[in-house]
Amino acid sequence: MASILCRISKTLVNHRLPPFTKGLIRPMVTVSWPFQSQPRDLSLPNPSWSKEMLQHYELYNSQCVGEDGKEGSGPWRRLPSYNRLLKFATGGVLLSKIIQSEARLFTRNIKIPGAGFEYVMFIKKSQEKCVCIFQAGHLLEGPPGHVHGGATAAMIDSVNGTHATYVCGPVMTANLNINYRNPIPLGSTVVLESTLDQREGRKAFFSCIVTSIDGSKVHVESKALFLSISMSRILGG
Ligand SMILES: CCCCCCCCCCCCCCCC(=O)SCCNC(=O)CCNC(=O)[C@H](O)C(C)(C)COP(=O)(O)OP(=O)(O)OC[C@H]1O[C@@H](n2cnc3c(N)ncnc32)[C@H](O)[C@@H]1OP(=O)(O)O
Repeated sequence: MASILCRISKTLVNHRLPPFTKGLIRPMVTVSWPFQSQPRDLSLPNPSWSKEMLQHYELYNSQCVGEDGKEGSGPWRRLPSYNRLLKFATGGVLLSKIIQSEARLFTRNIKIPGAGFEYVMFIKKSQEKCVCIFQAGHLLEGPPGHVHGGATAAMIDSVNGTHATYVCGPVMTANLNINYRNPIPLGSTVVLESTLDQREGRKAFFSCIVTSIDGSKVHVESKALFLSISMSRILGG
């Protein structure tokens, strides 16, 4: 019995324990239990979020509530975000082949809170703007003490891509052109603002500006082209 408990303890030591082990095992480390029946919305505040991140989250979140006091009737809408995008975006019905795979959304696959990409997106109901509040963790280092340009590019592509998907349906990035103006310090919180500039048939042109949280410094400016494609094309490879 003791050896079985010892083996279970070793297996579970990296996870929050399930209720049935209560009182049996004392874990050395406590992090989240990996088996979840519900998808976890990773765009909600967690203890790693800085004061600035929380304040800015509250600023937009409060505008999701309308004058009638109802959630969802304000001018902005918070976009939930999961690490298994396709499963939860479709309610887990359509994409059974992909759901079985190990695939995870790139910007949501660092599990330690605060170590990688912490972000939340809000879209304006009128659809011309999408805003992302992004706190860059220590695992995103490029130049010493600053964020890797590829990590910033991934966030820009994600914000423009989410905005484009919301406006146009399924899309692929065809072109992304980035000007890096000022490095982003690791651990800082920045704001990405995506704007729909133009639509022309299957083409949608977006721009993005990345600024410090108070708007005083421009870190990055970019332009992107997205092309509408059919879902069968994405799934067919
Ligand atoms: C999916 C839903 C799930 C729901 C979930 C919701 C949440 C959503 C969160 C997403 C968050 C992550 C978002 C990441 C988004 C990526 O990172 S996507 C990955 C990176 N992109 C790729 O891998 C794309 C690879 N390229 C391709 O697959 C194909 O080249 C494309 C882009 C689909 C275009 O191919 P095509 O459809 O055959 O288009 P094509 O006929 O070649 O060209 C059409 C027109 O576009 C022009 N064009 C094509 N490419 C270019 C270019 N590079 N530059 C300029 N013009 C171009 C052509 O000249 C042509 O112009 P016209 O002659 O009509 O005037």
